Amino acid sequence: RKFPPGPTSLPLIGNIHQLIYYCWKHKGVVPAFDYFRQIYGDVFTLWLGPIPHVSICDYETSQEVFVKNGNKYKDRFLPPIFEHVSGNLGLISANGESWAEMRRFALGAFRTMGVGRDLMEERILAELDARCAEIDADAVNGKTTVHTSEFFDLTVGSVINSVLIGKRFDSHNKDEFLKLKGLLDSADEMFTMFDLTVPVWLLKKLCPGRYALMIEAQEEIINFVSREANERYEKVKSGEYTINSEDPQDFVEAYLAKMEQEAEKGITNLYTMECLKHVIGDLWLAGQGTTATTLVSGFNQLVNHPEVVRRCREELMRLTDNGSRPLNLKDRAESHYLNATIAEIQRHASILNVNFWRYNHEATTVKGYPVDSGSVITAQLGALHVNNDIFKDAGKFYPERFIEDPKLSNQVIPFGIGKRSCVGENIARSEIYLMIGNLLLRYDIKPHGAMPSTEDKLPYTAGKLPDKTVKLEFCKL
Ligand code: HEM
Repeated sequence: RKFPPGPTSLPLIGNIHQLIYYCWKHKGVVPAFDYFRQIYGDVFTLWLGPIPHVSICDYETSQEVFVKNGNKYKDRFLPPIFEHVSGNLGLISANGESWAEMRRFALGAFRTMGVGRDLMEERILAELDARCAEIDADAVNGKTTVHTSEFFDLTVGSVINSVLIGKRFDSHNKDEFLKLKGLLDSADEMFTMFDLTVPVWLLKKLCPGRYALMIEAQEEIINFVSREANERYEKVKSGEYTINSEDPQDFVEAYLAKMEQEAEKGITNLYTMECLKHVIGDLWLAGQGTTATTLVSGFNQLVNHPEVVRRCREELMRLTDNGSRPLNLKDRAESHYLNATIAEIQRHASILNVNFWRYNHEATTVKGYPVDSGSVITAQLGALHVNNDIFKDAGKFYPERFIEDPKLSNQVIPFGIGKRSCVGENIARSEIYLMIGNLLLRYDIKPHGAMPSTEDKLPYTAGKLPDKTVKLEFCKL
């Protein structure tokens, strides 16, 4: 009676058995959540063991809870396996003063570095030019077969790596990147809803192999990005490198400048090298796979819908004077059909099957239902994006829905909502817009072999995975 409705729970296990059953019956976590929504309404409760989990599956209620009352929901329920590695430092798996300060700093540093403006656009377009030059060099009769997942992993990985530590991936360091990426993908593929909650000691005891892989993947990435940061720090100390605090070249430089300023004021507890290691590790982890997955999923959709590509290209040609210049961020105001297509791509790609949970510290009311303290709550983005009451015929890939109702795109919230929403939203939006738009302007893109599937390959895990085996043929226009 102290929570929104949900299936009747059993002592100790709560609703775990029903969750497993409905995931199996409806073939995935998101369809199971959607089933519970249809039975119990847009806000429902599932008990996972002793903890009540409240899911919100509509935009208005998510806005009311996480934006209007945002300050109450700043604390993330930290998945034990992540907290074990982070030690409450960084951005994803941290709460409290250090998290708040690092979030403020990261958003400020991105602004200084030109995110959402020309400077970021230049970085992305330069990276895309370099990758397209490789495609063109490999062309036979104007056609190149591209493994899209590898292409977007590298392109997006290079952008984020250059924003963070000033280096892109080229033929010299590409193999190291692909090895790390392979490790991460294996960890992601096994990560389920239960790994988000199970205590580390239990995981270690019951599944030592699983535990080792998850830890190893996180640590390898953190060590990889922090190696460069440490080298820079040593150079600054020895006078070999001078920090430019007015115009930092990358995130590490901005951080080291701030660390110096704080130290001058005698404050040394927040900006430390240990903290930097976790902040850039999190930005890398959160920024690479998410954006690349969205792009892979997007191109799988586009080749399945040539009519959408035709309409996008018509618009792009008109805006860029028949492709005589690249598409840039200023064009967003006029590219209505491309914007609608990207909203539809992100709604379908909606990368998290299960969103991160936030603590509900005090008793409150959500959509008229009481929600007691001690529970966890989230905007269940995956389920929200397949809500047929909001998106008619939600399973269909239909960008026109956003042209017919321009306000509908506000209800697509792949980056989350409120105080813990995505820090990299502006970077990701710029990447997705510039990469999809400019690739469609440059190439006619067709499947190499069978038409790619647009189904989620891992519907029972915490994150989505599009078909990453796909190869596409890029023919220069
Ligand atoms: C299409 C690409 C992306 C999608 C769909 C995405 C989505 C998300 C979502 C759903 C969350 C969690 C929100 C919540 O807890 O309610 C999140 C958090 C986060 N994202 Fe992203 N993201 C993307 C790209 C990026 C990029 C490019 C970066 C970094 C440059 C980034 C950095 C982060 C960080 C650091 C957090 C944790 C924020 C915090 O807890 O304060 N993301 N993202």
